[in-house]
Amino acid sequence: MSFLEITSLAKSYGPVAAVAGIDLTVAAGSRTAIVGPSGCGKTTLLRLIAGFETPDAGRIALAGQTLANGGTAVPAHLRGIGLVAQDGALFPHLSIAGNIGFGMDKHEAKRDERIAELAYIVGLDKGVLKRRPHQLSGGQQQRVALARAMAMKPRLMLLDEPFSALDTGLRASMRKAVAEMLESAGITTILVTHDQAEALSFADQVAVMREGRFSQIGTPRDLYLKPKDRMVAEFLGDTIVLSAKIGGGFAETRLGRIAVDGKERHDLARIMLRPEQVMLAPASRADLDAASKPGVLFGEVTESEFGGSACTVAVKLLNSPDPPEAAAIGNTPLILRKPGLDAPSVGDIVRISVVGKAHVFS
Ligand SMILES: Nc1ncnc2c1ncn2[C@@H]1O[C@H](COP(=O)(O)OP(=O)(O)OP(=O)(O)O)[C@@H](O)[C@H]1O
Repeated sequence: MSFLEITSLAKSYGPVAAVAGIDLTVAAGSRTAIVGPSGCGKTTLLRLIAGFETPDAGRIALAGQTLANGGTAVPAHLRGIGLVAQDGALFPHLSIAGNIGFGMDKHEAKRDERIAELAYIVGLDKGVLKRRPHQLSGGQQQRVALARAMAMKPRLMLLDEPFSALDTGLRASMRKAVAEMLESAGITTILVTHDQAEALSFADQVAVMREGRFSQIGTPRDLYLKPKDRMVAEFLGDTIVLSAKIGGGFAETRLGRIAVDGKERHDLARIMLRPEQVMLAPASRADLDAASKPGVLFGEVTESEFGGSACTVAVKLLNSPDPPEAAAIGNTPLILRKPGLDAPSVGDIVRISVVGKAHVFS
């Protein structure tokens, strides 16, 4: 039996089906990330699990206890579930210490010490404990909300974009610290995020949501390398999608012959590569003119946009792959993201090669 079991869950607001039939199982102590475009129903799903909304249909069970079944539901405060909302939702009239300690027993020994410890874990300076929420930045308020939820020692922690107001460096370190803290406390967690890198690095299980339903659920690696369709693929990172003729474990494409992950297929299909699978090596026009070996592919850089750690590079193919008829399958430039320091410049000639296998969309 899974720790959290959600079956056929549905919730509409008038004509809007915010959650339109969700099935989800979550193992005890694990971390699940839910990603999807704005308005696809992520927050509504968390609010249904937390008990702030009642489902129209479906069932939610936690550790064997039914929390909601159709219209009947256990009240939110009896569920033992922590929800950190997008805006933090702090109590404005309480100090920061009062907010963090809100759910703690007033007479608990070492209460102040515990509040200070939680503040430290989420990276808040002791000096802010006496302040009121409006005297803190958005990012600091999110951290207070996180500490407050941790203080209640929930059975299940629901995090709705808890790092969104933090800047990049702090965001990564907070994510790591929170993941460690939740893991050492053995708290099962569901994180909602817009950030695909955050989802892939934080979670054991990732669910991609679209229009109230899950398009695909799986391990971060499986979803990244074997997405079910183009939408899932593009949501989880940059993609290169190519038309291909599949047969015998290979795809004939305009980048030449590439090994694929579905051996048994023999048809026309679309395949996907991640940009890091396409390697560019410096070359010259002389190399291109001298190239007689089949399968050696050259390109010219037509755009190179500097973006700090990663640059976006557009490459136009200069010669035909092997077999040459595959060249007819599309001629738009390849768009790749390359490390900033050694990204090629406009006009550079490059030799193109593909590493690893391509994924064939089903
Ligand atoms: N209380 C409500 N009343 C009416 N419609 C609502 C309500 N809450 C959500 N919705 C609608 O339900 C849909 C799903 O909203 P939800 O907030 O769950 O999406 P989301 O994926 O969390 O979006 P975002 O990433 O922008 O926060 C949206 O169309 C939204 O407008």
